[in-house]
Amino acid sequence: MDLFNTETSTNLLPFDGEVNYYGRMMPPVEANHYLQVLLDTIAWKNDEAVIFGKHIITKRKAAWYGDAVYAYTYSNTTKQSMLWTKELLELKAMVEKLTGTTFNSCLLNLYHNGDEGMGWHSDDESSLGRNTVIASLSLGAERKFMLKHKVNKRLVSIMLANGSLLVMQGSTQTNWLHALPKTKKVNTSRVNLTFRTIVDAPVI
Ligand SMILES: O=C(O)CCC(=O)C(=O)O
Ligand SMILES: [Fe+2]
Repeated sequence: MDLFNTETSTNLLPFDGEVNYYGRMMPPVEANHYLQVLLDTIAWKNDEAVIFGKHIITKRKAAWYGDAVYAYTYSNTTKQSMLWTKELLELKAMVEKLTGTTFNSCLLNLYHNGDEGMGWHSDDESSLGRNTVIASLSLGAERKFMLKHKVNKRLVSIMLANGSLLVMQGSTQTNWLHALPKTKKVNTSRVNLTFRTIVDAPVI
């Protein structure tokens, strides 16, 4: 699966959800270009979370952009979105064309190297609604992405190539967790963009 713009992909999950890997949606030179522009232009900030009552500041950086200045709560903290940049609008248009879905916001994560990752979670905040579609575009270092069934603990993993697109939909967030494990093998940066549709976030 390494075809620019193929419209076909198969479900990676054996049951209880739908995760499609589209492979690379642009050539590596273009992905590298977007990576560099996003590193330079996005208002990256260390992410904050409250986990078991403890306030945590992540090494990973994050930023949230959208159609409006939304207030959005995840990991027990409330964040404010910024308005789309030119490049984010270009990437959103490509992702919307491939998936046939529209999105009103995007959460970006910057992992400087393999020491940074994301723990097991599901993107099941009420502001995303049920059976939401999340389109995840990867730029830069190739990293492993894992899914784990909440009940029977079945594991699924896939390497996310530079410039590739992964789409999670259906009951995936209800039944599966996902994570980006840390790794000693990677010492370069990866930016991940998760395009989402939020349904009830207040506009500030
Ligand atoms: O970096 C990734 O591929 C995963 C990001 C993710 O799960 C999230 O932003 O909710
Ligand atoms: Fe996630």
